[in-house]
Amino acid sequence: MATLGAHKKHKVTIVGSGNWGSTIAKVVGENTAANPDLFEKEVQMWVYEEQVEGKKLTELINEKHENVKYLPGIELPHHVVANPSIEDAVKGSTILIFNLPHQFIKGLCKQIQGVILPFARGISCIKGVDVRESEIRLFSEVIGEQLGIYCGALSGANIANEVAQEKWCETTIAYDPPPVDSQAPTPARTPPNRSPAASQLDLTKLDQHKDVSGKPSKVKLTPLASEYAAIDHVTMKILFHRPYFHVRVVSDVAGVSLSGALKNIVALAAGWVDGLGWGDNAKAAIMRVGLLEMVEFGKRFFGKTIQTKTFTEESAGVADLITTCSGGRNHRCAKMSVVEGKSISEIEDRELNGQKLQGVSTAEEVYTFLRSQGLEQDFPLFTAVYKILKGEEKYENIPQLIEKDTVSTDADEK
Ligand SMILES: NC(=O)c1ccc[n+]([C@@H]2O[C@H](COP(=O)([O-])OP(=O)(O)OC[C@H]3O[C@@H](n4cnc5c(N)ncnc54)[C@H](O)[C@@H]3O)[C@@H](O)[C@H]2O)c1
Ligand SMILES: O=P(O)(O)OC[C@H](O)CO
Repeated sequence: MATLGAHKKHKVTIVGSGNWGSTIAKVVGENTAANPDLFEKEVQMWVYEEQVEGKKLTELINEKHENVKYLPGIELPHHVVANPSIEDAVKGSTILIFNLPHQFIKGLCKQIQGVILPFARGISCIKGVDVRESEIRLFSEVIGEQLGIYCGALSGANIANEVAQEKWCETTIAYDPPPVDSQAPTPARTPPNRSPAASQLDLTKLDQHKDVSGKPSKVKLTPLASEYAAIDHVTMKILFHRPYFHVRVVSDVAGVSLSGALKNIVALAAGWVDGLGWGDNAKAAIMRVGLLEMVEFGKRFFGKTIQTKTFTEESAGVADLITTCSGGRNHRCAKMSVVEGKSISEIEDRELNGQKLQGVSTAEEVYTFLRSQGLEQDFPLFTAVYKILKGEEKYENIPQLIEKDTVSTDADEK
């Protein structure tokens, strides 16, 4: 393996190759090529193998440098290599980027337990939550626990096709690993769009080492781990930031992960009111109530570490809510289901060519969790979405279902 001074280069693997997985492979592949001192140029992309037009999808991607099924019309960097073997794709990688529909992640992690480098770091681009009745976990936590590694999260107002076409947008990376006990010096690196002086300042500011529960902790690196430069906020920014994909790095992993998951529930309701032809004011009302429920859900169940400002100030929060309720797949399929009088799953099968909606399963999972806590009534929009999906309520009744109180009191306003 090639080295930078005393440091080996980081090897990057993308676990997943759908619409967003392939887009992130493009983004990351461009950056590994642009930063040869820090990263190996080749990026492995694990692909769930399937036949497309009589050929293996991996062969098509490697021949055409295009994911013809999930991201057609976009050229991928030629050093992004599609690999049908998950074990082979992750071998020796120091940075693992998880990017697949949330229902598949646990099975995948099982397959690579003990195969990955023990000191690898993960980033979850997955928008969803893992619910087992009364227990709810972020996918960054699921991945971290199953694989015994630290995992952060990336989420934002990022409709994949727009990012792939290099239309400018922002994203948020949440990354807050425990401190690393390493004697090895980290080579000076300048994050994109920053002067070296600014990067020094930011490094000091961002270098707060707490685990997800907020407790400071220390991790002892194996000798092998110390051969690599630290994977910190700057490394993350260099790996993901592009002129058309602007990255902000924060430490609120729960806020970033949760907002990405919960906005998909709100998008279904926004699609329904659009399908009913109720106009922009109605959709704005859905988004207002949705945002409040997202923040409340975060504070109630992930309160220790979550920051309200992640929902209101970051791309992962309000910006993603807005874009999803305008141009996302959940919104589009929900709207079509009203217009055509068909179920969302029928529309999904017909319209998405194998891509997967996340809002329907997330609505069911979140409702299951809320019911286990006896708190359905505190989240009327999330509950209404679930009941409408189950046929227990009608979308025409959304205004009544989400109306909590009509008169705000002085106490409410304080
Ligand atoms: N597409 C977007 O615009 C977008 C943007 C931001 C975030 N996201 C999030 O990114 C995550 C991944 O979404 P996506 O758009 O890349 O996927 P997608 O909707 O395109 O899903 C299809 C993917 O699932 C894979 N798949 C199908 N069956 C499988 C199985 N049994 N096991 C494993 N994989 C299987 C397919 O090979 C394909 O890669 C989701 O959580 C999504 O919410 C999507
Ligand atoms: O197409 P959706 O509804 O899965 O949303 C896509 C992205 O999450 C938008 O940021």
